[in-house]
Amino acid sequence: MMINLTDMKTVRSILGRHGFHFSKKLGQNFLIDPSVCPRIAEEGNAAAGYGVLEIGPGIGTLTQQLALRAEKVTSVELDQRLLPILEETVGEFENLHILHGDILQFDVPQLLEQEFAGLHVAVCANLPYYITTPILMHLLESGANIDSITVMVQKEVAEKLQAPVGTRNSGAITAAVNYYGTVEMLFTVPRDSFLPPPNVDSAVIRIDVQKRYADQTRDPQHFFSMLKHGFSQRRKTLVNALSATMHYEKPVLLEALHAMELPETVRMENLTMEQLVELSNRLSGATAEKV
Ligand SMILES: C[S@@+](CC[C@H](N)C(=O)[O-])C[C@H]1O[C@@H](n2cnc3c(N)ncnc32)[C@H](O)[C@@H]1O
Repeated sequence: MMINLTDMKTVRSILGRHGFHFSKKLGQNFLIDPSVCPRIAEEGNAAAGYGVLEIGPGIGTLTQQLALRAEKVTSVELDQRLLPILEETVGEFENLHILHGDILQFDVPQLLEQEFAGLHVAVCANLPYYITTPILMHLLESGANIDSITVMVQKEVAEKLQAPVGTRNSGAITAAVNYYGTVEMLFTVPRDSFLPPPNVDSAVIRIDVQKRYADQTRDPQHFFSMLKHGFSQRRKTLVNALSATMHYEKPVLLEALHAMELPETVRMENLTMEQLVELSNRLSGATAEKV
């Protein structure tokens, strides 16, 4: 019989028997709300024909719900102390493979090929918040064939990710993620859904991966470099920010803005996705980048 990992008494007893103490450093806040994990699994494409990559299974609460629905689940956990606990809580699932390691050190396309050949692939996770952006970029930049990424993140990060590019709330990460897909905020999750409760609110988002701007971008490396530099000085005008950080001559930048019928005072955060791609195409074609 499946262990009820949303029952506080059961969870405390398992953790106590293994002498487990939560690591704040590893972002360990485990889900104990029975309604949340089934919802993530369902919204996250955990279904027949799908291989699901889970990042950070913890004690296996979401893992159970994924393994009940998906063809195969592979979960990567960094904290070695959780491996014997996972053996006890989810060891019975024959379609589950637990790997020990840091997700950022894995070659994602190779991992997916090895684990999920012939299956559609989805990523589902309650992410460790201290590395939300590196994990999302690691998955997306890898070019791996992933249909969707459904993850719990800090609520502020979810709001930033789903803000339309070109509005005040958006940032470099918004544009970077939109480059690869569309972002939808699915639902919010209160602090008391976790053990221990984090000191921030959370939300589940889904990124449907489409690589929609990849074909239109002349030099993706330039595009991402421009995002990084332009948004690092977002209070400055785009001309001042990019001349200071990427060492473009101001007339080159002004010429691009005039050609795009944009005001000289425009800031990076004012540009839409299409305008960011066009600007990068014009600059990467017009002149050599020195940084
Ligand atoms: C927020 S907890 C989620 C646990 C579980 N999925 C749940 O929802 O209850 C994040 C998990 O990610 C693990 N973790 C932290 N950094 C990691 C990394 N770089 N690679 C893989 N797992 C990591 C932590 O040890 C922890 O188990």
